[in-house]
Amino acid sequence: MIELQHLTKRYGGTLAVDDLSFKVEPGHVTGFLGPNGAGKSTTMRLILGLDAPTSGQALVNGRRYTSIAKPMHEVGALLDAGAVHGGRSAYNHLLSLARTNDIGPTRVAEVLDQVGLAGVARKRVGGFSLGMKQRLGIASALLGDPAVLMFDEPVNGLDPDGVRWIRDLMRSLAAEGRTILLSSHLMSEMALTAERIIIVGRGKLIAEATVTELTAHYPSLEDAYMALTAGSVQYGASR
Ligand SMILES: Nc1ncnc2c1ncn2[C@@H]1O[C@H](COP(=O)(O)OP(=O)(O)OP(=O)(O)O)[C@@H](O)[C@H]1O
Repeated sequence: MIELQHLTKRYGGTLAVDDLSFKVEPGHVTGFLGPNGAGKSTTMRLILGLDAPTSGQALVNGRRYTSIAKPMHEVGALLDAGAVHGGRSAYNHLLSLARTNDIGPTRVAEVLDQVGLAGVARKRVGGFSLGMKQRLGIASALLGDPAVLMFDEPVNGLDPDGVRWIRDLMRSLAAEGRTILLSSHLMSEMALTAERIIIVGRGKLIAEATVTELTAHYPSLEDAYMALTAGSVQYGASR
């Protein structure tokens, strides 16, 4: 489970995350939606301890990320698929991550197989397409077999086959009882993948509801999103 308690992050004059409180429960996919600059990536970075909150806190299974002894075994994340060393093979990239987390090479082979990269495991990551890098990022997130997983726009760059694969993977990981927080701008895809939705705008919580609840009041998830975020779309403005 992920729990945010009055989480706030200010960068100079920009309030990227503004007093955000919500829980992400296990057992279903929770979609994390919001216009560009709404604070989704910053929230995920704060949950992962990659940045420190200005105030409030983010807890993973009741603890701050920085106090978890073996973080890869509790929470996995794909934030930026491009953030890999291009000169390494997919296998070596994962193996080096595994070694620093007491994970054996058998698990590396398993996750490569799970994400469909077993056939290119020895190829340099620098030659990978964006979709292949997304798959590698997902493999990294899965490496420690964590109960909590976060994915920031994992569908980016994937072909239709890959999009469906992500949908099935997210749903099966949730069905195993894991906590899944998934951000995406593709509303039709989100409607097929997620059961619960959290919408943020300008760093604040706008809505927290099930897809069923949202689509009972609006013709589609996209319509619900458009109506709820009208007024929250802004590009680079200080606030
Ligand atoms: N390191 C940083 N320094 C300064 N400002 C930042 C930093 N990181 C994020 N911001 C600002 O915080 C706000 C929230 O950005 P964030 O990337 O979290 O939004 P997002 O919802 O993930 O957007 P997108 O959908 O475009 O990925 C933006 O105004 C952004 O410019």
